[in-house]
Amino acid sequence: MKFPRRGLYAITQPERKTLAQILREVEAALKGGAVAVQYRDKQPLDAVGLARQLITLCHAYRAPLLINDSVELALKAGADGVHLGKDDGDIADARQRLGADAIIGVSCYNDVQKACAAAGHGADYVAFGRFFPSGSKPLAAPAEPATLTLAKQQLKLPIVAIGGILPENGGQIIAAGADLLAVIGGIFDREPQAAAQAYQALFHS
Ligand SMILES: Cc1ncc(COP(=O)(O)OP(=O)(O)O)c(N)n1
Ligand SMILES: Cc1ncsc1CCOP(=O)(O)O
Ligand SMILES: [Mg+2]
Repeated sequence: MKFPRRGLYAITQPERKTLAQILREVEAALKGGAVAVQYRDKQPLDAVGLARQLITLCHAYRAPLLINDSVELALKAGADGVHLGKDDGDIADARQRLGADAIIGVSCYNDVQKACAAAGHGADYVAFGRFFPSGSKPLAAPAEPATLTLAKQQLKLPIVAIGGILPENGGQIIAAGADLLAVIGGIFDREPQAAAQAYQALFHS
């Protein structure tokens, strides 16, 4: 499955939730229009089991399911791809292990040069952020909207923005150059279907 060119990219918030609750919330986000999902879980109990259920669910909505941090888990679960940050291994190794069709996303923080290098090494999307203070990752370093504008001028890949993005502030991030908004709290701290619809509306206004 290909990574979408535009739209809402939902990232799971599994902390203190049952499996059924996680699946219910992710399905609500998909119903609301999320076009891609990332399974991000820093304290997994049954990561392979949950990842496999998320894949089945996402595919029913024609959305790809990516795994955060772990090529190993992406392989075991049969996910559509992986998201790699600065501590999560290199693109060439992920590509070699996951294959030509896998989606590989790369965190570039506030660094367009890093994004150009990632594109050269075969990344399928690049991600910048955080753009606003994030309750989900309070220590994430700040990034500037101007970085999105520069990246948009220099790169053909989908540009993802992350960090504290809400329906109320997402419009300015799209206007700056983001193709996709990656979101945890703005979806899962709210009613996920209505929240996802509110983000989707930003892409059509
Ligand atoms: C779409 C997207 N963008 C950025 C990140 C952050 O990745 P990373 O810097 O590796 O931080 P953790 O998510 O692993 O805490 C992401 N996960 N997804
Ligand atoms: C994983 C990550 N990387 C930078 S900010 C962030 C968390 C995004 O979550 P939220 O949408 O709740 O701010
Ligand atoms: Mg990571």
